[in-house]
Amino acid sequence: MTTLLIDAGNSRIKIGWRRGGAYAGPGAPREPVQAAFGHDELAGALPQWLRQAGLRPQRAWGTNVAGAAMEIRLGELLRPYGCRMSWIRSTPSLLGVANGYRDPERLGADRWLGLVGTWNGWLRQAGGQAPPVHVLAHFGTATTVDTLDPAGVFTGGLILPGRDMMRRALAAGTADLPHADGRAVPFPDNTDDAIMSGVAAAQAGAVVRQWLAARARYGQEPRLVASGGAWSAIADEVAHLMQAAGSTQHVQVVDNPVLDGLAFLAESSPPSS
Ligand SMILES: Nc1ncnc2c1ncn2[C@@H]1O[C@H](COP(=O)(O)OP(=O)(O)O)[C@@H](O)[C@H]1O
Ligand SMILES: CC(C)(COP(=O)(O)O)[C@@H](O)C(=O)NCCC(=O)O
Ligand SMILES: [K+]
Repeated sequence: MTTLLIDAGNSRIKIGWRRGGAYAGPGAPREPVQAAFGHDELAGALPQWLRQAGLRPQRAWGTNVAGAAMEIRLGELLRPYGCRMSWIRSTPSLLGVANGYRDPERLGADRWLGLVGTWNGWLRQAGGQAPPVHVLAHFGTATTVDTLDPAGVFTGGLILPGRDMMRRALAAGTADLPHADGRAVPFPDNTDDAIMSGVAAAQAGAVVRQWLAARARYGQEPRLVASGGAWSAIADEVAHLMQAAGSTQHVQVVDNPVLDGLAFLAESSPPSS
């Protein structure tokens, strides 16, 4: 039996899957690849991809932060397979993670399952070591930077416009700024580089701010985990700032912690549920 895992974000729908029985690979119990579809191409591209991949999903678990209509659309696209769908919302606790949000159900479900995936993925690979503090940065449509304490409690996080949204906002909100296509450099000497450097600095600065705050609060060097479609464009800037902040580690890049969280959830649920 094929179980689909769906991370419906504001730019793209990311899809992973697991097959029946135990998956013996490292980390999360899912196949280690994902597909990604833009909202506009979904209706044509998803059925085509399922056909080509030879997948006939009978079960699906998903998070959705792209509006209620997206759940209806995906439900209709998967109905021909007789696929039963569960949309996961944020809760006060799940698979060892506790939700410290004032109103736990208001936390974006993608952020929540990303924390669940990161925590359980770490436990599975840690071989009995004490858990570190995790700072989880997701670079999607929006950027989020969330902290998980050594007991698995989500203690809060940032939301800021993502890289492309920041760049678009400058073009839309001014008379003379273009939709920039420059490079992030230390001392930009032209408009396009000035914008891209400013945006990269804001993105990386948010990450390092949370990493420093978590280090001060817990007295240990947090493990920084990064994901999301816009990550590669910000990676160098984050690496530079982390080094300047005294970090001795490499950023841990994770393909999709949300799909990982959904995979752990599917694994832990009885087949009939
Ligand atoms: N092929 C692509 N299609 C769309 N966005 C892409 C692509 N490659 C990189 N990106 C970047 O990734 C961001 C979307 O990342 P993603 O993690 O899918 O976001 P979300 O979860 O919000 O849908 C876009 O804002 C863009 O900056
Ligand atoms: C912050 C988000 C917009 C991120 O979505 P994304 O950029 O991944 O599409 C999403 O998690 C969301 O709508 N959250 C609800 C509010 C909150 O988490 O507090
Ligand atoms: K997302």
